Order: sequence, then C-alpha cells, then structure tokens
Amino acid sequence: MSTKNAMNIMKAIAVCLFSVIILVESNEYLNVTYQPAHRQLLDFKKEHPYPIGLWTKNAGDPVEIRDTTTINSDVFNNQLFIDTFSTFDGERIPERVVHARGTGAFGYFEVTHDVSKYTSADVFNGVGKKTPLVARFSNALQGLGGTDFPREHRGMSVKFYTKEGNLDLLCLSIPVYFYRDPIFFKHLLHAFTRNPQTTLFNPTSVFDFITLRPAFIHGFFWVMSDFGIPDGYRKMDAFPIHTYEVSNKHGETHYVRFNFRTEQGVAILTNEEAAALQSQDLEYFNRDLYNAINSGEYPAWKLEMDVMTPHDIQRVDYDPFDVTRLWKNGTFFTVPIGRMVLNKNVENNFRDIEQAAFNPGHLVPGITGSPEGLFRGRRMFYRDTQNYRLGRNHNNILVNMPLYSKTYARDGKPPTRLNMKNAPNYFPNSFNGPLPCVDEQRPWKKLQVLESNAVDLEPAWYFYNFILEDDAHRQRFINTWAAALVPVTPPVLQRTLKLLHQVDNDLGMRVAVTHEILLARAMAQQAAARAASAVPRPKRNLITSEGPPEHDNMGSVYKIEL
Ligand code: HEM
Repeated sequence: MSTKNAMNIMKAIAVCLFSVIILVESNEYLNVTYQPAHRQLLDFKKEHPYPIGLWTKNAGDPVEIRDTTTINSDVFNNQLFIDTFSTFDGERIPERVVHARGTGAFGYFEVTHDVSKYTSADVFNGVGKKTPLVARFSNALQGLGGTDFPREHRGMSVKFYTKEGNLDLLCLSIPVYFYRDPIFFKHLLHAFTRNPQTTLFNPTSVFDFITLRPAFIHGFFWVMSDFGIPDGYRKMDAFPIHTYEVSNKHGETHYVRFNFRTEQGVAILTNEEAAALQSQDLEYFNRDLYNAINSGEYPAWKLEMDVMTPHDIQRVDYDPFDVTRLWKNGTFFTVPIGRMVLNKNVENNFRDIEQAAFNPGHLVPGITGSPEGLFRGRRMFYRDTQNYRLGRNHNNILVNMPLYSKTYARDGKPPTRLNMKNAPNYFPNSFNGPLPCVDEQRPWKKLQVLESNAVDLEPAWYFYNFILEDDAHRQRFINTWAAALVPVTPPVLQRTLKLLHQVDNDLGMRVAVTHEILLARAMAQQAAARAASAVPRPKRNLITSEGPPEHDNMGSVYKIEL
C-alpha cells in the first residue's frame, strides 16, 4: 500500500471515530461546574470537530501508527522515538531569575483623553486610538512552580505594540520600590529567596538584610500591609514607579509617574483568607484571570499619570526621583490617559508569555525614561538576563517583535527570521540601507540627578500613620509583622524591633507585645504537637519474604493497628 493510501485510510478511520465521540459528548456543557479553565480541551474540540490533521515527525514526514509504540521494536530505526525523547528532553529554558511564576493575556489600550500637551508618544495620542498589547502578571519571588499566595509584591508588565516601536511598562502592585541603588538587586534577592542549604525561604535573612539597609523599610511596609496579598491579579493597581521624563511635540518636558488603576476595584486577601484559599487551589491567581477573560468579563485598568513641571520638580522639598518614596500630597496634578482592556487569553503560554521579554529600556519618542540610577541600571539588567534566558535574538521571537523593525543586527542563534536578507549590513553606507530619523523635538537638555544614600524613615512613618486607613488595618499589619518575626533568630529579631520603634514608637511597642503572645502560643503548640506525636499511628505493613501480613485480605498491604 502506498503512503498516500495509508494516510487516507487513517484519516477516514479517525474521522469516523471522532464523529462518534462528538455525538456522545454533545451534552458536556450541561455540567455547570466546569469553569473555562476546566473545559479548555473540550472547547478546542468544539472548535475543531475533526482531527486537525495528520501527525508528522519533526521533519514533516507522516507518523506511521506502528511507530507510536516501541516494545520489541528497533528503536534506532524509529525516527519518531528519536524525535520524541530529544524534543522532550529540551523542553525547559531557564526560568526568569525573578518574577518567574505568572500568566498573561492579550488586549488593547484605548486613548480616552488628550495628553498631547505632555507627550508626543503616538500610543497616547488621538482620543479613541487603540493599540494592541500583551500583559504579563507575576509574583516577584516565587519560582515557576511556586504558590500564588505569598505575601509579596506582584508584577504587571505591559508591552504596547505602537507604530513607533514597542513600549514596555513594567509595573509592581505597590507604588514604591525598595532601594535606589541597582547594585543591591542580587543581594536583596538572595536574602529574600531560598536559603542555599535548606532550600527554604528564611525570615532571618530577610530581616537581617532590611535592618542592615533600613531604607528598604518603606517598600516592605507596603508588602506587610493589606496590599501584600491582592485578591487575584485583576483586582490590583499597578505602578511603573519611576519618575519618567516625557516630552511634547515642541520639545517641552514634564515629569510623570504612571498609575494603572483597576476597574475591578482593589481587593485584598487577609492572611487567613489566603491560607484557606491556598489549601483548595494553588493556582487561584492564574485561574481567576483565565476564567474571567474566557467568560467575557474582560479586566480593565485606567492609565493615568501624576505630573510635575520642570519648574515644580526643582522646588519640592523631597527627591521626586526617589523610587523609595511617594510624591507628597499637593505637589503634583493627575491626568487621565486611557484604558487598558485584556480581552484574549493566549493560545500558547510558552510561545506568548514564557518567551516574552519586557524591558524598561523599550521606550518610544515622547517618553524618555528616568534619569535616575536605578532606571539606568535596569536598562542593562533586563537585556542581559533575556540574552541568557531567551538568546540574543529574543526580539525576533513572535511575541517580542515590534510592528516595524529594520536593523543592522545580523546572525546569531535563531530566531534570525529574514536576517534582513541582502540589505547592507553596515552603517553608514552608500547603498540605501536603513537610515536614522531626525527628531527635532527630542529634548536636547539632559537632566542629571544626584541621589542621596541617606536613610529617611519619614515615608514609613507616614505609611503607618496615614496610608493605613484605620486601626483595623493597622492591627492586621502589626499581626503580620509579629507572626513573621516568630521564626527570626537573635540578634536580627532585636534589631528589627528596634527599627520598628525608630519608625514609630506605637508600632514598635504593639509589634513587640503581639510577638510575645504569638511566641508563647507557638511554644504551646509545639508542646501539644510533641504530645500528639506520642499517640500511635497506623503502620504500613511491607511485603516480606515471610508471607502476607497477618490481617491482610484482598491483597491489601496496609493494615490499621487498633
Ligand atoms: C535594580 C532594579 C531591578 C532589577 C535589576 C530588576 C531585574 C529584573 C530581572 C532580571 C527580571 C527578569 C526579566 C526576565 O527574565 O525577562 C525582572 C523582572 C521584572 N521586574 Fe525587575 N528589576 C528591578 C527593579 C524593578 C522595578 C523598579 C520594577 C517595577 C517598577 C520591576 C518590575 C519587574 C517586573 C514586573 C518583572 C517581570 C517581567 C515579566 O513579566 O516578564 N523591577 N526584573
């Protein structure tokens, strides 16, 4: 029989088989407990009532059914077997060094207000204009297989595919960052993530680091408050934090902080709610986003910017570029820009989200970035880590490709795409290779920011007394601190309590007292657990050469000791 005949027969059999299955399964959706995430495969089958085609090997030649099993066969002559293990063995790429765990979706941004006075960026100009985008949500410190519920800041990265190139805004769920100096990044991450010996998160290293670098305390206060565990990604605000310089078509500059405000309403989980949910669904955050979008409840965020003029920025009594603090009340005004809507789940998470490379250095004309050191440091970190994680041509991966690009970059590890075909590969050239543009509006003055290393505890004091809106929230904050300090060892514990006293005496005292109570309770629980462990437990009866266990019937190898 020829290959063509064989393929046709297989196709016919497959069509008959699958038609029967479709009939049998036609009532599936009557089961109302199926969430969109549960019925993904069924949805696929509804869209594709027949098999989507013939199965091929990696080189495109058809798979013959006898090659799909290997017992008692010549595996070295079975190309499908070789394809199978060699592709599977290489399925993993390095996960992100931070923000590894996450999910994402596609959507669009729509301009709702005229902001041409502040920025000439095409993406934010022209009321009603829509720009496609991809957004990724993550939690900051978990590995790929971590949990959705830890108390930590979340990420929301947005890549706008604009006519002027990709604009990436990488945001956090809290409006301040932990430090100003980019060199601290690695040390913070080492202190806050898994201990090299125990592989466990270690509260002592966290508080050791914070007390030795007390400037971190403000960002950490946000994480220890209700803002530390949002109720899913849809219900959190998100902030790029840095103070960006923007310029209009006359070359006039303003300084702005962007804010994404959730239209779903900010909602949080208490420690108890998070623990209860975690026991039922380790993937609550990812599931929530997928289900909402699939059900047509498209999550949306309003984008606005807090603005200062170049005149204002030099006259405020604080450093407006300092990412560890908020801008003070009454020193800026807020301008709405537009609305981001996520209306399409990705079809393939690895292709569209795992391979996405967001980089704060991806800016467009009219948005210059921030002159301060952390931003400049980040421009290098992201490119470097993505070169390692995805390869040097990661901007040629589908999800990262700008709408338009003509470069002098060539070769290297795939994907090289068309590799600019036969165009000149050097600049300048006399043979019509791509030319640079002239942007007369681009500001010619560069602001230089001199930053201070001084530790200012005032923002943390302000947070405790004014951002925490009432005493109930303050008490939850205190309880979280006290519980987090229970496993912390001396002298770090004493130093942490001292730092809290220095921020605010009331805070220091209340955390110390609650900590004493929790410590006593933890010791009592340990004693109770020790007592309980003395109670005999059911034993496992292993199979031995001496025959079946005494009370074993029906072949069971377990017996309960009474
Ligand atoms: C010195 C400061 C910082 C450094 C060195 C740094 C470094 C990194 C690195 C290496 C990644 C992984 C990127 C990848 O593998 O694709 C990452 C991800 C991320 N960072 Fe930062 N970061 C810094 C500060 C910040 C700040 C201030 C923000 C937000 C305001 C931020 C938001 C994010 C987000 C949202 C992601 C996840 C990106 C994604 O979804 O793929 N980071 N960061």
